[in-house]
Amino acid sequence: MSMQTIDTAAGRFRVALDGPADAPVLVFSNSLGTTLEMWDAQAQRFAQTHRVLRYDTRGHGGSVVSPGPYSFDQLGGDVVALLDALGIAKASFCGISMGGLTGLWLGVHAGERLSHLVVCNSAAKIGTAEGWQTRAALVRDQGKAAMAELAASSPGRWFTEPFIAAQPALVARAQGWIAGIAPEGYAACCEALAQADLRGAISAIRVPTLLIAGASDPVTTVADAQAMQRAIAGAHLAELPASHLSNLEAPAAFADALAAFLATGA
Ligand SMILES: O=C(O)CC1=CCC(=O)O1
Repeated sequence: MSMQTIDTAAGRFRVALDGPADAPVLVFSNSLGTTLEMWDAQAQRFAQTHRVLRYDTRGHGGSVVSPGPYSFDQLGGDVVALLDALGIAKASFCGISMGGLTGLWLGVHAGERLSHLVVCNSAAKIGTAEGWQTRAALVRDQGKAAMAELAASSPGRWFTEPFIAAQPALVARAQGWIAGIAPEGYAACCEALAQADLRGAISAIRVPTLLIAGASDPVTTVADAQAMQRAIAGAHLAELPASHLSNLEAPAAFADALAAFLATGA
C-alpha cells in the first residue's frame, strides 16, 4: 500500500493508492468521524481489479483541517482537485454517508469525471440542520472531550447490537478513528451536513448509479435510498443486512454488490 500526502489546488490530502497503475480508478470516500482506513477490506479486494484511491475527507485523519464551516461545494471540489493533481480524467466513486453526499454532489456538478457512482448509507439530505448545528456547537465548545463522548456513542449510530457484541475489536478500532479526529474538522463537516440538501438537484445525475442501503440503518434509511432511486434515472438499489457503516458490518455482501455494479459497462 502506498500511503502519501498529495498537495492539490484545494489543500493537502492524505491518500492511499493501491492496485495496478494502469487499472481503472476507484475512489473511496469516508463517513463523518472515520478515516480512509474504514475501507481497508474493500481496498484489498478491489486492488485486484482497480487502481484504488482512498483519501481522508477534509477535516479528517491526515488531511487539511482548514477552519470551517465547510460545504459540499468544497468537499466535492476537493475530489476534483485530487483527481486533477493525480492526472485522473475519470474514476468510479464510492462514498459512504457524508462521502455518499460528496458523491451525489459530484454526480450533479462533475458527472463527466465519473464512470460509476456508488452512494452508500446516505441521503440527499441527512438529518436536520438543527441537529448538525447543535453537534457542531458542542464539539467547538468542548473539543476533545466532545470527541470522546461521540466515540463512546458511535457504535449505536454505526452498527447493529448483534454486530457490536460479536466484533468488539473492530468496533473499538472504529471508535479510535473518531476519537482522533480534529474537533474543528469534525464540527466543520457537521456544518456542511447542516447546509446540504440535494433533494432537488439529484435528478440531474446521468452517471450510472448504485445505491447501497443498510436494512437496519437508523441514520440514513432504506426509505432515503428508495427516494434517491426514484429521483436518479436508472439507479440500482442494494439492501444489505447491516446498520450505517455497511462496508464494515457486511463486507462480503458489500463487495459483491459493488463488484457486480462495477462490472457493468458505463
Ligand atoms: O452521526 C454519525 O456518526 C453518522 C453519520 C452521519 C453522516 C455521516 O457521515 O455519519
